Amino acid sequence: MLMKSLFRDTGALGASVRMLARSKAPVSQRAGLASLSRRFALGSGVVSQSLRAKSASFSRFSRLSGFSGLGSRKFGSSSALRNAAAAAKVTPEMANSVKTSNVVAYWLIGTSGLVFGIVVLGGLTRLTESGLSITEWKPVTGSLPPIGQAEWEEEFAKYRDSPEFMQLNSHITLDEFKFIFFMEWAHRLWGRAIGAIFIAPAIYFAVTKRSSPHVNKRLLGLTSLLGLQGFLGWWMVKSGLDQEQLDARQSKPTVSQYRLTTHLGAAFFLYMGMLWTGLDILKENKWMRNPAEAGKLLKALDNPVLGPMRKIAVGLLAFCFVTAMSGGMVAGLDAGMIYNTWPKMGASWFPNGRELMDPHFARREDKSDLWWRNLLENPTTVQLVHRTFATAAFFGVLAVHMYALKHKAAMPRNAQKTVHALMGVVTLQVALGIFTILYVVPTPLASTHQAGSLALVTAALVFANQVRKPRASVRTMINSGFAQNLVNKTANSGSKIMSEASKLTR
Ligand code: HEM
Repeated sequence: MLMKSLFRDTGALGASVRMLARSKAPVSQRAGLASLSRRFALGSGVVSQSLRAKSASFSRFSRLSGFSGLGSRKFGSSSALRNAAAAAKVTPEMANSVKTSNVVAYWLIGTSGLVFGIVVLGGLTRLTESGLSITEWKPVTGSLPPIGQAEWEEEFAKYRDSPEFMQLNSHITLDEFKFIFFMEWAHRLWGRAIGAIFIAPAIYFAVTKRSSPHVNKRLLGLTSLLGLQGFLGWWMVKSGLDQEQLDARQSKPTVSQYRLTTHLGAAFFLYMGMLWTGLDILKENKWMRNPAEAGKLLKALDNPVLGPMRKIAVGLLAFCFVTAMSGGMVAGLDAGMIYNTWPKMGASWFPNGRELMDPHFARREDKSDLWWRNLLENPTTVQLVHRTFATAAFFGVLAVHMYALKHKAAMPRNAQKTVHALMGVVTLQVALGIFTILYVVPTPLASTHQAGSLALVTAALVFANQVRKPRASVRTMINSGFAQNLVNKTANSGSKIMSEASKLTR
Protein backbone atom coordinates (compact mmCIF):
# COMPACT_ATOMS: atom_id res chain seq x y z
CA MET A 1 0.00 0.00 0.00
CA LEU A 2 2.74 2.33 1.08
CA MET A 3 4.78 1.40 -1.99
CA LYS A 4 1.75 2.00 -4.21
CA SER A 5 1.26 5.49 -2.89
CA LEU A 6 4.97 6.19 -3.10
CA PHE A 7 5.08 5.32 -6.75
CA ARG A 8 1.89 7.19 -7.53
CA ASP A 9 3.13 10.30 -5.79
CA THR A 10 6.62 10.05 -7.17
CA GLY A 11 5.19 9.69 -10.64
CA ALA A 12 3.14 12.84 -10.17
CA LEU A 13 6.14 14.64 -8.75
CA GLY A 14 8.26 13.52 -11.69
CA ALA A 15 5.67 14.79 -14.13
CA SER A 16 5.63 18.21 -12.44
CA VAL A 17 9.38 18.46 -12.45
CA ARG A 18 9.47 17.56 -16.11
CA MET A 19 7.01 20.29 -16.86
CA LEU A 20 9.02 22.75 -14.79
CA ALA A 21 12.24 21.85 -16.50
CA ARG A 22 10.64 22.27 -19.90
CA SER A 23 9.05 25.58 -18.96
CA LYS A 24 12.43 26.98 -17.85
CA ALA A 25 11.10 27.59 -14.36
CA PRO A 26 13.09 29.94 -12.11
CA VAL A 27 15.91 28.30 -10.23
CA SER A 28 14.33 29.03 -6.83
CA GLN A 29 11.17 27.16 -7.88
CA ARG A 30 13.20 24.21 -9.10
CA ALA A 31 15.24 24.16 -5.92
CA GLY A 32 12.00 24.16 -3.93
CA LEU A 33 10.81 21.21 -5.87
CA ALA A 34 14.08 19.45 -5.26
CA SER A 35 13.75 19.94 -1.54
CA LEU A 36 10.17 18.74 -1.73
CA SER A 37 11.35 15.63 -3.50
CA ARG A 38 13.99 15.17 -0.84
CA ARG A 39 11.50 15.47 2.01
CA PHE A 40 9.12 13.25 0.15
CA ALA A 41 11.72 10.59 -0.36
CA LEU A 42 12.84 10.69 3.24
CA GLY A 43 9.33 10.73 4.60
CA SER A 44 8.15 7.81 2.57
CA GLY A 45 9.51 5.32 5.05
CA VAL A 46 10.68 3.12 2.24
CA VAL A 47 14.17 4.49 2.06
CA SER A 48 16.47 4.53 5.05
CA GLN A 49 18.07 7.59 6.61
CA SER A 50 21.45 6.79 5.16
CA LEU A 51 23.04 8.93 2.51
CA ARG A 52 23.14 5.99 0.17
CA ALA A 53 19.43 5.56 0.41
CA LYS A 54 19.02 9.27 -0.23
CA SER A 55 20.88 8.97 -3.47
CA ALA A 56 18.79 5.91 -4.32
CA SER A 57 15.67 7.98 -3.94
CA PHE A 58 17.13 10.64 -6.23
CA SER A 59 18.01 8.03 -8.83
CA ARG A 60 14.47 6.75 -8.51
CA PHE A 61 13.11 10.22 -8.77
CA SER A 62 15.20 11.02 -11.79
CA ARG A 63 14.22 7.87 -13.57
CA LEU A 64 10.53 8.18 -12.85
CA SER A 65 10.59 11.72 -14.09
CA GLY A 66 12.31 10.70 -17.28
CA PHE A 67 15.60 12.31 -16.33
CA SER A 68 17.84 9.44 -17.24
CA GLY A 69 20.08 8.96 -20.25
CA LEU A 70 17.30 7.22 -22.06
CA GLY A 71 14.68 9.46 -20.58
CA SER A 72 16.37 12.57 -21.84
CA ARG A 73 15.97 11.32 -25.36
CA LYS A 74 12.30 10.69 -24.86
CA PHE A 75 11.26 13.46 -22.55
CA GLY A 76 13.48 16.49 -22.80
CA SER A 77 16.62 18.23 -23.94
CA SER A 78 19.96 17.45 -22.34
CA SER A 79 20.15 20.96 -20.84
CA ALA A 80 16.75 20.44 -19.22
CA LEU A 81 18.10 17.18 -17.91
CA ARG A 82 21.19 18.86 -16.53
CA ASN A 83 19.20 21.70 -14.92
CA ALA A 84 16.69 19.42 -13.32
CA ALA A 85 19.30 16.94 -12.27
CA ALA A 86 21.35 19.69 -10.66
CA ALA A 87 18.30 21.15 -8.93
CA ALA A 88 17.36 17.77 -7.55
CA LYS A 89 20.94 17.10 -6.46
CA VAL A 90 20.98 14.17 -8.82
CA THR A 91 24.31 14.44 -10.51
CA PRO A 92 24.21 13.96 -14.27
CA GLU A 93 26.48 11.00 -13.59
CA MET A 94 23.81 9.39 -11.43
CA ALA A 95 20.93 10.34 -13.64
CA ASN A 96 22.51 9.09 -16.83
CA SER A 97 24.83 6.46 -15.65
CA VAL A 98 22.87 3.31 -15.99
CA LYS A 99 21.89 2.65 -19.54
CA THR A 100 24.27 1.92 -22.38
CA SER A 101 23.14 -0.28 -25.22
CA ASN A 102 24.40 -3.86 -25.29
CA VAL A 103 25.50 -3.21 -28.87
CA VAL A 104 28.18 -0.87 -27.48
CA ALA A 105 29.40 -3.67 -25.24
CA TYR A 106 29.58 -6.20 -28.09
CA TRP A 107 31.43 -3.69 -30.26
CA LEU A 108 33.93 -2.98 -27.44
CA ILE A 109 34.55 -6.66 -26.78
CA GLY A 110 34.89 -7.34 -30.53
CA THR A 111 37.39 -4.48 -30.88
CA SER A 112 39.36 -5.80 -27.91
CA GLY A 113 39.60 -9.07 -29.90
CA LEU A 114 41.16 -7.10 -32.76
CA VAL A 115 43.67 -5.60 -30.30
CA PHE A 116 44.48 -9.14 -29.10
CA GLY A 117 45.10 -10.06 -32.75
CA ILE A 118 47.37 -7.10 -33.44
CA VAL A 119 49.48 -7.85 -30.36
CA VAL A 120 50.06 -11.38 -31.68
CA LEU A 121 50.81 -10.05 -35.17
CA GLY A 122 53.20 -7.48 -33.65
CA GLY A 123 55.01 -10.33 -31.88
CA LEU A 124 55.26 -12.27 -35.15
CA THR A 125 56.61 -9.16 -36.86
CA ARG A 126 59.34 -8.95 -34.22
CA LEU A 127 60.07 -12.68 -34.23
CA THR A 128 60.47 -12.73 -38.04
CA GLU A 129 62.66 -9.61 -37.73
CA SER A 130 60.38 -7.67 -40.03
CA GLY A 131 59.70 -4.64 -37.84
CA LEU A 132 62.34 -2.33 -39.29
CA SER A 133 61.54 -2.92 -42.95
CA ILE A 134 59.42 0.22 -43.45
CA THR A 135 61.63 3.21 -42.79
CA GLU A 136 59.00 5.97 -42.81
CA TRP A 137 55.82 6.79 -40.94
CA LYS A 138 53.03 7.92 -43.26
CA PRO A 139 49.79 7.44 -41.32
CA VAL A 140 47.53 8.02 -44.37
CA THR A 141 49.46 7.40 -47.60
CA GLY A 142 51.29 4.46 -46.04
CA SER A 143 48.06 2.45 -46.22
CA LEU A 144 48.96 1.31 -49.74
CA PRO A 145 51.91 -1.00 -50.40
CA PRO A 146 54.27 -0.27 -53.33
CA ILE A 147 52.68 -1.10 -56.69
CA GLY A 148 54.81 -2.23 -59.62
CA GLN A 149 58.51 -2.96 -59.93
CA ALA A 150 59.67 0.67 -59.83
CA GLU A 151 57.91 1.41 -56.52
CA TRP A 152 59.25 -1.78 -54.95
CA GLU A 153 62.78 -0.91 -56.05
CA GLU A 154 62.36 2.56 -54.53
CA GLU A 155 61.14 1.11 -51.21
CA PHE A 156 63.96 -1.44 -51.18
CA ALA A 157 66.50 1.33 -51.80
CA LYS A 158 65.28 3.15 -48.66
CA TYR A 159 65.67 -0.06 -46.67
CA ARG A 160 69.19 -0.56 -48.06
CA ASP A 161 70.11 2.75 -46.41
CA SER A 162 68.98 1.52 -42.98
CA PRO A 163 71.36 0.23 -40.27
CA GLU A 164 69.53 -3.12 -40.21
CA PHE A 165 70.25 -3.81 -43.89
CA MET A 166 73.81 -2.58 -43.71
CA GLN A 167 74.80 -4.48 -40.58
CA LEU A 168 72.58 -7.56 -40.55
CA ASN A 169 70.67 -8.11 -43.77
CA SER A 170 72.91 -7.09 -46.64
CA HIS A 171 72.35 -10.49 -48.25
CA ILE A 172 68.57 -10.25 -48.68
CA THR A 173 66.91 -10.15 -52.10
CA LEU A 174 63.95 -8.06 -53.21
CA ASP A 175 61.62 -11.05 -52.77
CA GLU A 176 62.81 -11.60 -49.21
CA PHE A 177 62.38 -7.88 -48.57
CA LYS A 178 58.80 -8.11 -49.82
CA PHE A 179 58.03 -10.69 -47.11
CA ILE A 180 59.36 -8.58 -44.21
CA PHE A 181 57.73 -5.49 -45.70
CA PHE A 182 54.32 -7.18 -45.84
CA MET A 183 54.59 -8.36 -42.21
CA GLU A 184 55.18 -4.81 -40.97
CA TRP A 185 52.70 -3.32 -43.42
CA ALA A 186 49.96 -5.75 -42.27
CA HIS A 187 50.68 -4.78 -38.65
CA ARG A 188 50.34 -1.08 -39.44
CA LEU A 189 47.24 -1.63 -41.60
CA TRP A 190 45.59 -3.63 -38.81
CA GLY A 191 46.33 -0.70 -36.48
CA ARG A 192 44.67 1.72 -38.88
CA ALA A 193 41.66 -0.60 -39.20
CA ILE A 194 41.28 -0.71 -35.41
CA GLY A 195 41.37 3.10 -35.40
CA ALA A 196 38.52 3.29 -37.93
CA ILE A 197 36.49 0.49 -36.35
CA PHE A 198 36.81 2.14 -32.95
CA ILE A 199 36.58 5.88 -33.51
CA ALA A 200 33.69 6.13 -36.03
CA PRO A 201 31.24 3.98 -34.00
CA ALA A 202 32.36 5.67 -30.75
CA ILE A 203 31.25 9.03 -32.16
CA TYR A 204 28.01 7.51 -33.46
CA PHE A 205 27.16 5.91 -30.10
CA ALA A 206 27.92 9.10 -28.19
CA VAL A 207 25.89 11.33 -30.56
CA THR A 208 22.89 9.00 -30.64
CA LYS A 209 23.13 8.58 -26.83
CA ARG A 210 23.45 4.83 -27.07
CA SER A 211 26.28 5.16 -24.62
CA SER A 212 25.97 6.93 -21.26
CA PRO A 213 28.20 9.90 -20.35
CA HIS A 214 30.06 7.61 -17.98
CA VAL A 215 30.88 5.25 -20.86
CA ASN A 216 31.59 8.19 -23.20
CA LYS A 217 34.37 9.34 -20.89
CA ARG A 218 35.94 5.92 -21.12
CA LEU A 219 35.55 5.89 -24.90
CA LEU A 220 37.36 9.22 -25.04
CA GLY A 221 40.18 7.84 -22.89
CA LEU A 222 40.44 4.74 -25.10
CA THR A 223 40.46 6.88 -28.26
CA SER A 224 43.38 8.90 -26.86
CA LEU A 225 45.19 5.70 -25.96
CA LEU A 226 44.63 4.41 -29.48
CA GLY A 227 46.16 7.58 -30.98
CA LEU A 228 49.05 7.36 -28.53
CA GLN A 229 49.59 3.73 -29.50
CA GLY A 230 50.14 4.63 -33.17
CA PHE A 231 52.68 7.25 -32.14
CA LEU A 232 54.41 4.85 -29.71
CA GLY A 233 54.73 2.31 -32.54
CA TRP A 234 56.67 4.77 -34.68
CA TRP A 235 58.70 6.02 -31.67
CA MET A 236 59.73 2.40 -31.08
CA VAL A 237 60.64 1.73 -34.73
CA LYS A 238 62.68 4.95 -34.85
CA SER A 239 64.93 3.65 -32.07
CA GLY A 240 66.00 0.82 -34.36
CA LEU A 241 66.53 2.97 -37.46
CA ASP A 242 68.54 5.80 -35.97
CA GLN A 243 72.26 5.00 -35.89
CA GLU A 244 72.92 7.64 -33.21
CA GLN A 245 70.47 5.99 -30.84
CA LEU A 246 71.93 2.57 -31.61
CA ASP A 247 75.43 3.88 -30.84
CA ALA A 248 74.24 5.37 -27.56
CA ARG A 249 72.82 1.97 -26.59
CA GLN A 250 75.80 0.15 -28.06
CA SER A 251 73.28 -2.09 -29.75
CA LYS A 252 72.93 -3.94 -33.02
CA PRO A 253 70.03 -2.63 -35.14
CA THR A 254 67.05 -3.58 -32.99
CA VAL A 255 64.43 -1.45 -31.27
CA SER A 256 64.95 -0.29 -27.69
CA GLN A 257 63.57 -2.76 -25.14
CA TYR A 258 62.12 0.17 -23.19
CA ARG A 259 60.16 1.38 -26.19
CA LEU A 260 59.06 -2.12 -27.18
CA THR A 261 57.73 -2.70 -23.67
CA THR A 262 56.01 0.69 -23.58
CA HIS A 263 54.32 -0.12 -26.91
CA LEU A 264 53.32 -3.55 -25.59
CA GLY A 265 52.08 -2.09 -22.30
CA ALA A 266 49.91 0.51 -24.05
CA ALA A 267 48.39 -2.27 -26.19
CA PHE A 268 47.61 -4.25 -23.03
CA PHE A 269 45.99 -1.19 -21.45
CA LEU A 270 43.90 -0.60 -24.55
CA TYR A 271 42.82 -4.23 -24.58
CA MET A 272 41.99 -4.26 -20.88
CA GLY A 273 40.12 -0.93 -21.06
CA MET A 274 37.92 -2.11 -23.93
CA LEU A 275 37.19 -5.47 -22.37
CA TRP A 276 36.51 -4.09 -18.90
CA THR A 277 34.12 -1.44 -20.21
CA GLY A 278 32.30 -3.96 -22.41
CA LEU A 279 31.91 -6.42 -19.55
CA ASP A 280 30.68 -3.67 -17.22
CA ILE A 281 27.97 -2.63 -19.65
CA LEU A 282 26.72 -6.18 -20.20
CA LYS A 283 26.72 -6.86 -16.49
CA GLU A 284 24.82 -3.72 -15.57
CA ASN A 285 22.26 -4.21 -18.30
CA LYS A 286 21.74 -7.76 -17.14
CA TRP A 287 21.15 -6.53 -13.59
CA MET A 288 18.71 -3.91 -14.71
CA ARG A 289 16.80 -6.51 -16.73
CA ASN A 290 16.58 -8.86 -13.81
CA PRO A 291 16.67 -6.89 -10.57
CA ALA A 292 15.58 -9.86 -8.44
CA GLU A 293 18.61 -11.89 -9.56
CA ALA A 294 20.82 -8.81 -9.27
CA GLY A 295 19.61 -8.27 -5.73
CA LYS A 296 20.67 -11.80 -4.83
CA LEU A 297 24.03 -11.32 -6.46
CA LEU A 298 24.58 -8.01 -4.65
CA LYS A 299 23.83 -9.72 -1.39
CA ALA A 300 26.37 -12.40 -2.25
CA LEU A 301 28.93 -9.74 -3.15
CA ASP A 302 28.40 -8.11 0.24
CA ASN A 303 29.80 -11.20 1.94
CA PRO A 304 32.81 -10.04 4.02
CA VAL A 305 34.91 -12.89 2.59
CA LEU A 306 34.81 -11.16 -0.78
CA GLY A 307 36.24 -7.91 0.63
CA PRO A 308 39.86 -9.13 0.57
CA MET A 309 39.14 -11.13 -2.60
CA ARG A 310 38.28 -7.94 -4.49
CA LYS A 311 41.61 -6.35 -3.58
CA ILE A 312 43.51 -9.57 -4.26
CA ALA A 313 41.86 -9.90 -7.68
CA VAL A 314 42.90 -6.38 -8.72
CA GLY A 315 46.39 -6.99 -7.30
CA LEU A 316 46.66 -10.23 -9.24
CA LEU A 317 45.64 -8.50 -12.45
CA ALA A 318 48.30 -5.83 -11.86
CA PHE A 319 50.88 -8.51 -11.12
CA CYS A 320 50.09 -10.48 -14.29
CA PHE A 321 50.46 -7.24 -16.23
CA VAL A 322 53.86 -6.50 -14.66
CA THR A 323 55.01 -10.08 -15.38
CA ALA A 324 53.99 -9.63 -19.01
CA MET A 325 55.95 -6.37 -19.18
CA SER A 326 59.03 -8.11 -17.79
CA GLY A 327 58.52 -10.61 -20.66
CA GLY A 328 58.50 -7.65 -23.06
CA MET A 329 61.93 -6.68 -21.72
CA VAL A 330 63.16 -10.25 -22.34
CA ALA A 331 61.84 -10.12 -25.89
CA GLY A 332 63.31 -6.64 -26.48
CA LEU A 333 66.78 -7.76 -25.42
CA ASP A 334 66.57 -11.21 -27.09
CA ALA A 335 67.32 -12.46 -23.61
CA GLY A 336 65.61 -15.78 -24.34
CA MET A 337 68.58 -16.78 -26.50
CA ILE A 338 70.79 -17.40 -23.47
CA TYR A 339 70.49 -19.74 -20.50
CA ASN A 340 68.30 -22.22 -22.35
CA THR A 341 67.81 -24.49 -19.37
CA TRP A 342 65.11 -24.82 -16.74
CA PRO A 343 64.70 -24.78 -13.74
CA LYS A 344 68.42 -24.03 -13.37
CA MET A 345 70.11 -21.25 -15.27
CA GLY A 346 73.04 -23.10 -16.73
CA ALA A 347 74.75 -25.36 -14.22
CA SER A 348 73.51 -23.49 -11.14
CA TRP A 349 70.23 -22.12 -9.85
CA PHE A 350 71.31 -18.52 -10.40
CA PRO A 351 74.08 -16.95 -12.47
CA ASN A 352 76.84 -15.54 -10.28
CA GLY A 353 76.58 -12.08 -8.78
CA ARG A 354 79.28 -10.61 -11.00
CA GLU A 355 77.33 -11.62 -14.10
CA LEU A 356 74.01 -10.40 -12.72
CA MET A 357 75.42 -7.02 -11.70
CA ASP A 358 77.96 -6.59 -14.45
CA PRO A 359 79.77 -3.21 -14.07
CA HIS A 360 79.91 -2.89 -17.88
CA PHE A 361 76.24 -2.00 -17.90
CA ALA A 362 76.71 0.99 -15.60
CA ARG A 363 77.24 4.21 -17.51
CA ARG A 364 77.97 6.64 -14.67
CA GLU A 365 81.51 6.89 -13.45
CA ASP A 366 80.52 6.37 -9.84
CA LYS A 367 78.49 3.30 -10.93
CA SER A 368 75.43 4.60 -9.12
CA ASP A 369 73.27 3.25 -11.97
CA LEU A 370 74.67 -0.28 -11.64
CA TRP A 371 71.54 -1.83 -10.16
CA TRP A 372 68.82 -0.47 -12.31
CA ARG A 373 70.81 -0.70 -15.54
CA ASN A 374 71.51 -4.37 -14.90
CA LEU A 375 67.90 -5.05 -13.93
CA LEU A 376 66.67 -3.48 -17.17
CA GLU A 377 69.52 -3.84 -19.65
CA ASN A 378 71.55 -6.93 -18.80
CA PRO A 379 69.95 -9.91 -20.65
CA THR A 380 70.97 -12.39 -17.94
CA THR A 381 69.44 -10.32 -15.14
CA VAL A 382 66.37 -9.46 -17.20
CA GLN A 383 65.74 -13.15 -17.87
CA LEU A 384 66.13 -13.93 -14.16
CA VAL A 385 63.69 -11.12 -13.31
CA HIS A 386 61.13 -12.56 -15.75
CA ARG A 387 61.55 -16.07 -14.36
CA THR A 388 61.08 -14.68 -10.83
CA PHE A 389 57.96 -12.69 -11.70
CA ALA A 390 56.52 -15.65 -13.61
CA THR A 391 57.10 -17.99 -10.67
CA ALA A 392 55.52 -15.50 -8.28
CA ALA A 393 52.55 -15.04 -10.65
CA PHE A 394 52.05 -18.80 -10.79
CA PHE A 395 52.09 -19.19 -6.99
CA GLY A 396 49.97 -16.05 -6.62
CA VAL A 397 47.26 -17.56 -8.82
CA LEU A 398 47.60 -20.89 -6.99
CA ALA A 399 47.07 -19.13 -3.63
CA VAL A 400 44.02 -17.26 -4.95
CA HIS A 401 42.68 -20.52 -6.36
CA MET A 402 43.04 -22.22 -2.99
CA TYR A 403 41.50 -19.27 -1.16
CA ALA A 404 38.58 -19.30 -3.60
CA LEU A 405 38.07 -23.03 -3.12
CA LYS A 406 38.11 -22.59 0.64
CA HIS A 407 35.43 -19.91 0.43
CA LYS A 408 33.56 -21.54 -2.43
CA ALA A 409 30.17 -20.92 -0.85
CA ALA A 410 30.75 -17.18 -0.76
CA MET A 411 31.92 -16.91 -4.36
CA PRO A 412 29.53 -16.05 -7.20
CA ARG A 413 29.17 -19.04 -9.55
CA ASN A 414 30.74 -17.39 -12.56
CA ALA A 415 33.75 -16.24 -10.49
CA GLN A 416 34.28 -19.82 -9.33
CA LYS A 417 34.52 -20.95 -12.95
CA THR A 418 36.86 -18.11 -13.86
CA VAL A 419 39.26 -18.83 -11.02
CA HIS A 420 39.61 -22.40 -12.33
CA ALA A 421 40.25 -21.06 -15.83
CA LEU A 422 42.83 -18.65 -14.36
CA MET A 423 44.66 -21.56 -12.79
CA GLY A 424 44.62 -23.46 -16.09
CA VAL A 425 45.85 -20.50 -18.13
CA VAL A 426 48.71 -19.64 -15.78
CA THR A 427 49.89 -23.27 -15.82
CA LEU A 428 49.80 -23.33 -19.61
CA GLN A 429 51.58 -19.98 -19.81
CA VAL A 430 54.41 -21.08 -17.54
CA ALA A 431 54.77 -24.30 -19.55
CA LEU A 432 54.91 -22.29 -22.80
CA GLY A 433 57.55 -19.99 -21.30
CA ILE A 434 59.65 -22.96 -20.22
CA PHE A 435 59.48 -24.58 -23.67
CA THR A 436 60.26 -21.24 -25.30
CA ILE A 437 63.49 -21.12 -23.27
CA LEU A 438 64.36 -24.79 -23.77
CA TYR A 439 63.91 -24.65 -27.56
CA VAL A 440 65.68 -21.27 -27.91
CA VAL A 441 62.69 -19.13 -28.86
CA PRO A 442 61.15 -20.79 -31.94
CA THR A 443 58.62 -18.45 -33.55
CA PRO A 444 55.46 -20.59 -33.07
CA LEU A 445 56.19 -21.21 -29.37
CA ALA A 446 57.23 -17.63 -28.62
CA SER A 447 54.17 -16.28 -30.40
CA THR A 448 51.84 -18.66 -28.52
CA HIS A 449 53.56 -17.64 -25.28
CA GLN A 450 52.79 -14.02 -26.09
CA ALA A 451 49.14 -14.82 -26.84
CA GLY A 452 49.09 -16.78 -23.56
CA SER A 453 50.08 -13.67 -21.63
CA LEU A 454 47.02 -11.87 -23.00
CA ALA A 455 44.85 -14.88 -22.19
CA LEU A 456 46.16 -14.77 -18.62
CA VAL A 457 45.47 -11.06 -18.29
CA THR A 458 41.98 -11.70 -19.73
CA ALA A 459 41.20 -14.36 -17.13
CA ALA A 460 42.54 -12.16 -14.29
CA LEU A 461 40.51 -9.20 -15.57
CA VAL A 462 37.28 -11.17 -15.93
CA PHE A 463 37.74 -12.50 -12.40
CA ALA A 464 38.35 -9.01 -10.96
CA ASN A 465 35.29 -7.78 -12.83
CA GLN A 466 33.09 -10.58 -11.51
CA VAL A 467 33.90 -10.09 -7.83
CA ARG A 468 33.74 -6.32 -8.08
CA LYS A 469 30.80 -4.46 -6.58
CA PRO A 470 28.75 -2.55 -9.14
CA ARG A 471 28.90 1.18 -9.60
CA ALA A 472 27.18 3.22 -6.91
CA SER A 473 24.23 4.34 -9.00
CA VAL A 474 23.23 0.85 -10.13
CA ARG A 475 23.83 -0.49 -6.70
CA THR A 476 21.64 2.03 -4.94
CA MET A 477 18.85 1.50 -7.44
CA ILE A 478 18.86 -2.24 -7.06
CA ASN A 479 19.43 -2.18 -3.30
CA SER A 480 16.42 0.06 -2.80
CA GLY A 481 14.26 -2.63 -4.37
CA PHE A 482 13.13 0.09 -6.72
CA ALA A 483 13.61 -1.75 -9.94
CA GLN A 484 11.85 -4.89 -8.75
CA ASN A 485 8.93 -3.01 -7.30
CA LEU A 486 8.66 -0.94 -10.39
CA VAL A 487 8.44 -3.93 -12.64
CA ASN A 488 5.84 -5.58 -10.38
CA LYS A 489 3.70 -2.49 -10.11
CA THR A 490 3.77 -1.52 -13.73
CA ALA A 491 1.80 -4.49 -14.97
CA ASN A 492 -1.55 -3.21 -13.67
CA SER A 493 -0.89 0.40 -12.77
CA GLY A 494 -1.99 1.80 -16.12
CA SER A 495 0.29 4.76 -15.45
CA LYS A 496 2.12 6.06 -18.51
CA ILE A 497 5.07 7.28 -16.49
CA MET A 498 5.32 3.97 -14.72
CA SER A 499 5.32 2.01 -17.95
CA GLU A 500 7.87 4.41 -19.53
CA ALA A 501 10.06 4.10 -16.49
CA SER A 502 9.77 0.36 -16.29
CA LYS A 503 11.02 0.11 -19.87
CA LEU A 504 14.22 1.74 -18.69
CA THR A 505 14.84 -1.15 -16.39
CA ARG A 506 14.36 -3.85 -18.99
C1 HEM B 1 52.93 -15.91 -15.72
C2 HEM B 1 53.80 -16.32 -16.56
C3 HEM B 1 54.36 -15.56 -17.74
C4 HEM B 1 53.91 -14.45 -18.41
C5 HEM B 1 52.65 -13.63 -18.14
C6 HEM B 1 54.83 -14.17 -19.47
C7 HEM B 1 54.72 -13.14 -20.39
C8 HEM B 1 55.61 -12.88 -21.41
C9 HEM B 1 55.46 -11.85 -22.40
C10 HEM B 1 54.32 -10.88 -22.51
C11 HEM B 1 56.53 -11.91 -23.23
C12 HEM B 1 56.81 -10.97 -24.40
C13 HEM B 1 56.45 -11.59 -25.69
C14 HEM B 1 56.77 -10.69 -26.85
O1 HEM B 1 56.67 -9.47 -26.74
O2 HEM B 1 57.07 -11.23 -27.90
C15 HEM B 1 57.35 -12.98 -22.76
C16 HEM B 1 58.51 -13.35 -23.36
C17 HEM B 1 59.28 -14.39 -22.93
N1 HEM B 1 59.04 -15.22 -21.83
FE1 HEM B 1 57.47 -15.19 -20.62
N2 HEM B 1 55.82 -15.13 -19.41
C18 HEM B 1 55.58 -15.97 -18.38
C19 HEM B 1 56.34 -17.06 -17.98
C20 HEM B 1 57.56 -17.39 -18.52
C21 HEM B 1 58.43 -18.46 -18.05
C22 HEM B 1 58.14 -19.36 -16.85
C23 HEM B 1 59.52 -18.47 -18.86
C24 HEM B 1 60.71 -19.35 -18.82
C25 HEM B 1 61.26 -19.83 -17.78
C26 HEM B 1 59.34 -17.41 -19.84
C27 HEM B 1 60.22 -17.12 -20.85
C28 HEM B 1 60.07 -16.12 -21.78
C29 HEM B 1 60.98 -15.88 -22.87
C30 HEM B 1 62.24 -16.64 -23.19
C31 HEM B 1 60.49 -14.79 -23.60
C32 HEM B 1 61.09 -14.14 -24.85
C33 HEM B 1 60.43 -14.69 -26.07
C34 HEM B 1 60.73 -13.86 -27.29
O3 HEM B 1 61.85 -13.43 -27.48
O4 HEM B 1 59.79 -13.65 -28.04
N3 HEM B 1 58.15 -16.79 -19.60
N4 HEM B 1 56.76 -13.56 -21.65
